Amino acid sequence: MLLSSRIVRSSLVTAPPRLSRFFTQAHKVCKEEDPIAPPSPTTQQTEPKYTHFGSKTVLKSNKQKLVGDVFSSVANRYDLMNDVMSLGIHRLWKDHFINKLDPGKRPNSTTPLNFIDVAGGSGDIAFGLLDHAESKFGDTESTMDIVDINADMLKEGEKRAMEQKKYFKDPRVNFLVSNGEVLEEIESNSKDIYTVSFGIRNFTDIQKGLNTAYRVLKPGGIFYCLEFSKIENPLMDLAYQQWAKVLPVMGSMIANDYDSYQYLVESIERFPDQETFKSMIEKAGFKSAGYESLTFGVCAIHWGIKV
Ligand SMILES: COc1cc(O)cc(C/C=C(\C)CC/C=C(\C)CC/C=C(\C)CC/C=C(\C)CC/C=C(\C)CCC=C(C)C)c1O
Ligand SMILES: C[S@@+](CC[C@H](N)C(=O)[O-])C[C@H]1O[C@@H](n2cnc3c(N)ncnc32)[C@H](O)[C@@H]1O
Repeated sequence: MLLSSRIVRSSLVTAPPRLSRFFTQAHKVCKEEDPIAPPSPTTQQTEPKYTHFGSKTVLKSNKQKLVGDVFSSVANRYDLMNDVMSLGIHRLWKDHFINKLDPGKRPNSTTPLNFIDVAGGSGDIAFGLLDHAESKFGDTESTMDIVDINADMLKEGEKRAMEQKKYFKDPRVNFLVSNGEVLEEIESNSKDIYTVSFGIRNFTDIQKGLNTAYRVLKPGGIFYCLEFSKIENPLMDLAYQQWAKVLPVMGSMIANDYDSYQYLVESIERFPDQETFKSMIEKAGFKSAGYESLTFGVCAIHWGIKV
């Protein structure tokens, strides 16, 4: 059983769905005006002021702006680039993520669910969750906050809602520009399901983001994350490393943007492996934490329950 009986109580999750064997493996110091410069030996001791931006060391106070520039730059070609760079596989990952969570108000429940999708700019996950809830459980009442720090990415999500004539100006759906590390507009203990997909890797302070996820969830609520991870098989890892070298070149050719995709590759390298990230989820206070590696560990789904 994937998740605890507490969760079954809140009628959110059923047994994990069937999976294709291929698809799852189930199991600088900077002067203030210079945001990207290597730290000198003397100032390295003041490390908490610094963080990573891809392979660079930057002032923590500057990372948000640098990440913001990356996503403003990629926003209008986001879907195309993802399809090309992942050979369409990101859609399978996202579908699996949603099906495995199996979200929606069950017919025997009278209480709609409150979802929050953090770093959800494109709307992929948020709309997918709501579609699933409606088509599988007839749930047309549950609500969704789509939160992103970047207004350009959120606009892409809203544009998509408008184009598909669904979830646009829908009173159930709220688009909110906010930092996932803080979520100051979101009340504590107010959400049933917290999702974050390919977003948390970009946070300046990942542990702070996890602590905030814990804060906003109700007792019994689920933290559920899709993110790049570590490939466990050395041969596959070698193949992936070759693919990763080509990504910035494709970014340059298709979107005239080498740097953003170089950042993508470097941020993937820096993100903790499956077990380390699971420990961070536990450190935030979540119980029954676990994960499932997808496509040899290229990415992984992690979860945890607030009890
Ligand atoms: C700037 O930051 C970003 C920009 C962006 O467009 C997207 C993201 C976040 C990422 C996604 C939403 C998923 C989409 C994926 C990509 C854009 C590219 C990253 C893809 C990989 C790192 C690997 C892709 C996986 C494959 C091609 C299939 C499996 C491949 C291997 C295991 C290696 C090769 C091995 C064999 C072929 C056997 C973003 O942050
Ligand atoms: C690769 S996109 C993922 C979008 C979507 N969730 C998906 O799966 O396609 C990463 C998103 O994380 C957002 N992001 C980065 N740092 C953030 C933060 N601190 N708080 C909220 N969103 C953030 C970016 O603006 C961007 O929209």
